[in-house]
Amino acid sequence: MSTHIGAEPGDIAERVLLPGDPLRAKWIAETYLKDARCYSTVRNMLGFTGTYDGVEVSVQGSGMGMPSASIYAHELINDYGVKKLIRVGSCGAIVESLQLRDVVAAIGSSTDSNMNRARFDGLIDYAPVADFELLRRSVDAAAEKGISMRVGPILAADAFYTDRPDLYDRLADYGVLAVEMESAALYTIAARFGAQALTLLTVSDHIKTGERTTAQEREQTFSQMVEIALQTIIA
Ligand SMILES: O=P(O)(O)O[C@H]1O[C@H](CO)[C@@H](O)[C@H]1O
Ligand SMILES: O=c1cc[nH]c(=O)[nH]1
Repeated sequence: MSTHIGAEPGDIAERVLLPGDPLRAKWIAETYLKDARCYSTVRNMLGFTGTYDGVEVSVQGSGMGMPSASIYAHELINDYGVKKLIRVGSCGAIVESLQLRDVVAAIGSSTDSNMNRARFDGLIDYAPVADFELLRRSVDAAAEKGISMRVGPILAADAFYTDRPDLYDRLADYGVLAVEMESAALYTIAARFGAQALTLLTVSDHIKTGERTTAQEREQTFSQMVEIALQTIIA
């Protein structure tokens, strides 16, 4: 096993969906994968492998925040040979034009995290971006399924709770659609180690209107996003 994933080499597919919530991983595996088996329960950060439309796919919880997600992305790519990673997460909308439950594909990810600043000695503002091929396929998959999906930039924030909501408004002025907590690290690590990565999100709460979904809904009902992600990752 790797340091944080209790799987043997070969237990994990080259194509992995990455929800932050390990119970969303369980729901995805039980709902969408054939012959799903759990390969890791380390720290209750559940991981499953099965098949979707005849193609082997894994789904691995990645936790909340960039330090946690970075560990899983790093080990999946470097210890298990994972080639394609699609995060299937929740996000807070920061623009009025998004509604609760809308699906967003993150073309690029601004961040307030210090992780990339440290990576480049504070000298470069590295721009973490989605893999173009996965992004294009996700757009095709959404269109084939008749699901409306917004493509645009997002913010990957270190903190869920902020004292500076004014900065969300400023980002919205620059076209940023929503905030979550992992995409910048996922895109950076995938680029660093030659894997393909994409972040798909469902709007779980609206920062402008205060509307929000329940924990049960965030765990078990974001099916449109998951179906786009599965169709994209097997393509
Ligand atoms: O629903 P997940 O995938 O965990 O994503 C979002 O939800 C968590 C915060 O509630 C953060 O991890 C954020 O990125
Ligand atoms: O990171 C997140 C996820 C959902 N909603 C938020 O406001 N932030």
